[in-house]
Amino acid sequence: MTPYDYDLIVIGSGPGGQKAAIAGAKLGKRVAIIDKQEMVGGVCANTGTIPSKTLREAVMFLTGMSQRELYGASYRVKQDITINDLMARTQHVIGREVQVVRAQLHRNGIDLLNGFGRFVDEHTVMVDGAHRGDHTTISGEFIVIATGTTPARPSVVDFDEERILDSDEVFALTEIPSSLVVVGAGVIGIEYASMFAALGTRVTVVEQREKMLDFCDPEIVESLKFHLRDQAVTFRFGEKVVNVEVSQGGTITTLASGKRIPASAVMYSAGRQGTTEKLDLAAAGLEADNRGRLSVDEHYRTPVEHIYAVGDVIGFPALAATSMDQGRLAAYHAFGEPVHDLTALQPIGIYTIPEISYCGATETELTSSAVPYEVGISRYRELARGQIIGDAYGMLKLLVSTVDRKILGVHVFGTGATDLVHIGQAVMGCGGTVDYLVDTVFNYPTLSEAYKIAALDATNKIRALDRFTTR
Ligand SMILES: Cc1cc2nc3c(=O)[nH]c(=O)nc-3n(C[C@H](O)[C@H](O)[C@H](O)COP(=O)(O)OP(=O)(O)OC[C@H]3O[C@@H](n4cnc5c(N)ncnc54)[C@H](O)[C@@H]3O)c2cc1C
Ligand SMILES: NC(=O)c1ccc[n+]([C@@H]2O[C@H](COP(=O)([O-])OP(=O)(O)OC[C@H]3O[C@@H](n4cnc5c(N)ncnc54)[C@H](O)[C@@H]3O)[C@@H](O)[C@H]2O)c1
Repeated sequence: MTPYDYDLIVIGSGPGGQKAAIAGAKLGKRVAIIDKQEMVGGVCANTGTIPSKTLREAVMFLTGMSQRELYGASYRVKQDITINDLMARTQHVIGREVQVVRAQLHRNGIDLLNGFGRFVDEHTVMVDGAHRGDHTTISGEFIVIATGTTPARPSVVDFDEERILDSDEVFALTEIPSSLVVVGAGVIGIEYASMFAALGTRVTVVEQREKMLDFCDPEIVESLKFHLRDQAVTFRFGEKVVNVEVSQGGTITTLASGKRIPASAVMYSAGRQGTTEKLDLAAAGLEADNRGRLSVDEHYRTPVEHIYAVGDVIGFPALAATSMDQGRLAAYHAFGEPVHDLTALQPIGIYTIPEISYCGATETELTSSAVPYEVGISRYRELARGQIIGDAYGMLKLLVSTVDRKILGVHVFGTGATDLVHIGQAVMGCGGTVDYLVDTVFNYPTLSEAYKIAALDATNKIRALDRFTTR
């Protein structure tokens, strides 16, 4: 027994916090997890990943988007889609997800304390409940901070949750805006821009950088921009929003260049800030950087060694996918359980319409580090499954080493991209070569067959190169 109330206290119940708590409980430890009643499941379940992906699914289904290649441009499942149609599905899925989280915590014997945690000292956390004067103080041998992020809001802008929103407030919309300015072309901005464009909203995206999603394959980003422009999205790159006013009919967004954009609503998706401001970090001997983020070592330990931090609060890559594993690894490390580091091959999935996913290197990275490679491409329109589902634009691209024929990167655009990428990830993770994909029989007709076609394309190009060089 230790002198502490708990072996592990976790602050925040998003993906990172949940997995840290469950990993601790599986090791037989006494664990408490703290979050506000209405936020159990974190940003992920309540305002971020799950609601946005469910909204996307509702948009795809009700607009009939994915069926128009087959039934014509005017095909719709429902003519007048309302915000209630979209929100009904979203609320249902959020409710179910939160139940799953609660049940998992409960059956693992984890105490869920409803309230807001803050440090009293480096082993003690005060939980402020929903009501005034409702406080509990608990102590823990180890503490995991998994408090995530909140949208960054410029102080000069008057957010009113109605016409000027941040990306967490999309679900408070009372109607689908006829026009929308999206400030910031990061992942959140572009995902929502593509959903509203599919609903028929005239979207203008303003981004201060010259490019968007510059960590992705440039060819795929070009394809996405082409699709979005086709859905009446206007891009303003290299432009900065300096002011937003509410006018009688809606909003006016003013750019540094002097342009003024009228729209029914404005959504800010211009980055996020670590939720550490009210944690009283100083009482635990910790401090955050200017974006509210905490620094950690390779074991997710903060400079105060029994306090760990995981998930979005430690910054990049800030994904639900990676946060979960960070939480698990932090708890295992705290209790001396052997762990394997996360593999360097982390997938990226962007749920735009159409979706994007990749794993491994990009062409830009290989070129700048002078790694010779060949590209193999498969287009969905040449796959039987692509024809059957009516996806005429999808593509899968393999980057193959011309030295040892290993797969160096896989980039997918179109239906099922975020699932398909994992075949490439597995082959790369096992050190596989392009020949494995050439010699593998895939189910037919499937989208997975794209791997074989792309692998054949790459090997044909490599053979052509060999022919020229050996003659
Ligand atoms: C719109 C949107 C879409 C996204 N889509 C994807 C996606 O498709 N795929 C993907 O992998 N990732 C996606 N993400 C990112 C993903 O949601 C985050 O990476 C993930 O939620 C981070 O998990 P976390 O453990 O850091 O905690 P979070 O989910 O950020 O939750 C933190 C929790 O801590 C609580 N908290 C904060 N301070 C305290 C305190 N002092 N006391 C008690 N509790 C506190 C909060 O109430 C919150 O519940 C998306 C994010 C957004 C915003
Ligand atoms: N599918 C996914 O995996 C997924 C989906 C959504 C979010 N996320 C995660 O959430 C995190 C936050 O995403 P985000 O999109 O908010 O942040 P971000 O920081 O990636 O993007 C914000 C963008 O806004 C621009 N910007 C800032 N101020 C501006 C201004 N005044 N005018 C014009 N442009 C401006 C910035 O240049 C930047 O490109 C990401 O790190 C991402 O990992 C992941």
